[in-house]
Amino acid sequence: MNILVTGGAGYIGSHTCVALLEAGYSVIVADNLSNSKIETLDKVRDICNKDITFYQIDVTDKLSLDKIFRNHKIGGVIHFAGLKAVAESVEKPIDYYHNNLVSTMALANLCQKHSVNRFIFSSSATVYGDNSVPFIEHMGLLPTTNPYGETKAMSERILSDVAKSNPKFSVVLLRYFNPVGAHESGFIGEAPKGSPNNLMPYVTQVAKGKREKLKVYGNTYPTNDGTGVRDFIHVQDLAEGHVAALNNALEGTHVYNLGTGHGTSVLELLQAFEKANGIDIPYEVVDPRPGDIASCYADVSKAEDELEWTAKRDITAMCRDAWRFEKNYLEFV
Ligand SMILES: NC(=O)c1ccc[n+]([C@@H]2O[C@H](COP(=O)([O-])OP(=O)(O)OC[C@H]3O[C@@H](n4cnc5c(N)ncnc54)[C@H](O)[C@@H]3O)[C@@H](O)[C@H]2O)c1
Ligand SMILES: O=c1ccn([C@@H]2O[C@H](COP(=O)(O)OP(=O)(O)O[C@H]3O[C@H](CO)[C@H](O)[C@H](O)[C@H]3O)[C@@H](O)[C@H]2O)c(=O)[nH]1
Repeated sequence: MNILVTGGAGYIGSHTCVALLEAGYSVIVADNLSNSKIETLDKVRDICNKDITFYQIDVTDKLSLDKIFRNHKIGGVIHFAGLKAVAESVEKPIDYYHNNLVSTMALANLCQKHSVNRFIFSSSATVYGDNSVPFIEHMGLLPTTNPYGETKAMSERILSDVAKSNPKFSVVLLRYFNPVGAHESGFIGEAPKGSPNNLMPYVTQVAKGKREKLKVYGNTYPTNDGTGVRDFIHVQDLAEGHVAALNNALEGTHVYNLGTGHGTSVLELLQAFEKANGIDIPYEVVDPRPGDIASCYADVSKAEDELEWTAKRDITAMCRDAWRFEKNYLEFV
């Protein structure tokens, strides 16, 4: 079965392409390469020793997208393509609403037109806002603090409404917690442009000597050591969650948390990284980052029960694999 993967050259998308190919699916990637490189797809081909069909298109461009649906019999869509930098979304809200919403609507519309009934969407734990932990799927969603988060909440509602209008349509909304790490081969991983916004790529760049030290954003949160707590999940586990979602997609809208169910603080992650890789990471504590919450981790029982999926890789594997990728395969700039 052909799966259309939008944003398949990106961080999570490329790992999901590997998981799909390994599970026997054929993969068609649509990506405009705005935040990724075409070479990543060659690495995916090398890891799996299988081919991928690639279209360099913008998924807000419905005409180009329609050609893909006409050229191939598509069995399902996994929609990763989107802009994801929280701070940038505050500066450029229109870009974020346009890119992330128009793409979702164009794809959903073409799915209806071409009778493609499986749609998996990359949502985020950010839709829970500052709820009490652990976050569980049936919680009422709280407003997010930025346009990026709003595009995720709005996309969830748009897709749920499409599923209500078409009883054959299956929508799976996957709420990711904090994806980190890289493929164990070291061939693909997270390669942010410019200074990383997220914790793990910043840590690996400090380890490499690209950055002087980590800034830890606040140590007075109501957590075990005062630093922020997150549910870090290995990107390969996350990728496998998409295959499980595809295999188990039922009609209607279904929401799942993809996390490990465990919270790890910023300092605990640093210590785990130092231990796993034998490298000291200098850091200083600075003011909290605006918009950050103290704790964010998942209740994962629904995904475990209904998708028969569970995250298998621990924090040591996440740190080891993230470093292997940074050390071996990224340019020193
Ligand atoms: N990484 C995270 O921490 C995280 C957490 C929660 C949700 N998500 C969501 O998961 C998805 C994938 O995230 P990622 O970390 O792999 O990001 P990424 O930037 O590495 O990948 C996104 C890919 O989409 C492409 N893209 C962006 N806009 C496009 C457009 N209009 N047309 C075609 N291609 C386009 C980019 O070139 C890139 O290859 C995003 O929707 C993101 O919001 C990510
Ligand atoms: O240089 C840094 C970067 C981060 N942090 C801290 O590390 C933790 C994790 O921060 P990230 O930026 O890695 O991740 P966030 O939890 O802030 O956000 C991520 O997960 C969210 C869902 O939980 C959204 O999906 C969002 O888009 C995605 O970037 C936070 O406590 C943050 O304050 C630092 O101390 N220093």
